[in-house]
Amino acid sequence: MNTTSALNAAGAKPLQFPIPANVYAETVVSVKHYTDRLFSFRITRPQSLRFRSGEFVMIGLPNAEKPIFRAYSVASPAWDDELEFFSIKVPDGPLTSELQKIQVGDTVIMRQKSTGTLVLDALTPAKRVFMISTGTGIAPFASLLRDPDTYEKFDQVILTHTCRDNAELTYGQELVAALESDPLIGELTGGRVTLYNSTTREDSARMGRITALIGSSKFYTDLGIDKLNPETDRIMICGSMHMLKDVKELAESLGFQEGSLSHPATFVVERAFVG
Ligand SMILES: Cc1cc2nc3c(=O)[nH]c(=O)nc-3n(C[C@H](O)[C@H](O)[C@H](O)COP(=O)(O)OP(=O)(O)OC[C@H]3O[C@@H](n4cnc5c(N)ncnc54)[C@H](O)[C@@H]3O)c2cc1C
Repeated sequence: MNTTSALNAAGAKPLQFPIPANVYAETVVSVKHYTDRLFSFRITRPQSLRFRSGEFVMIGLPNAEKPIFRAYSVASPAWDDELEFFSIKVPDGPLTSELQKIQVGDTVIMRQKSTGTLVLDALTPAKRVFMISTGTGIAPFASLLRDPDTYEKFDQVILTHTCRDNAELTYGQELVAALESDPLIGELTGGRVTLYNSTTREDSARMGRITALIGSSKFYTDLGIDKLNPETDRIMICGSMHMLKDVKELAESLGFQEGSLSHPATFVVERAFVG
């Protein structure tokens, strides 16, 4: 059985815990902190891991006999050699109170199965896809935005990201800004991706919940686009329960139908966290 070293609570003495069976042990390659609530990190990718862009995996730390695992959307695309994650820091969170301290060279453990509903195969093809996110709910879209299949299936991608503060929008802004210079998918994405940001607490150029912005039609006038229409559009939703409920109701009122792998349709939903 493999073992790995982890720091004890005081961060002093390395402790040895066995890596549970059927779990990948991967190495942290980079860590970037955005705010006191958000950070991203990349780890090595197990050679045998196969996943669809937009899916989530269960990750944990080798810091206990029975480690805690939590669901995490993979933020990198399915073709990437590494795995990227975009994470919350919950001060007393069983996982993230420790996960937020990881450094390059540390070990992150991961269950071997991926799953999730935010996958291209659960949608029928269309002209535009709207990816609606709040907070860390942007993570599965960070994966899909870098997947060539997204651009095979849709002509235009409109990503909305709403957070409390401006600084929390940085991850998504950097992601979209980097798309066009990406050597692998830059040519595909040129002029086809629109980012629409708003904040709910801090003053910014655009404030408000996405449902309010769509409901008042400000969303459409800001972007100069036609209204959501199930004939031409698909919707993918990931965020807080409150946001999911509101956007789902809005989508259904416009005639969109929830899709799945067995019955692809016109919208898909996944929560970004429980609670
Ligand atoms: C399908 C799915 C995918 C997920 N993907 C991600 C992801 O990509 N990135 C990520 O950071 N988390 C993600 N989560 C949440 C994640 O599983 C954990 O809840 C989170 O890492 C906190 O773990 P914890 O043990 O520290 O605290 P927990 O005990 O899990 O959570 C404590 C409380 O913190 C709040 N909280 C938890 N996660 C978040 C969050 N992401 N944003 C805002 N508030 C939160 C909730 O109020 C929760 O009750 C996902 C959850 C699900 C169900």
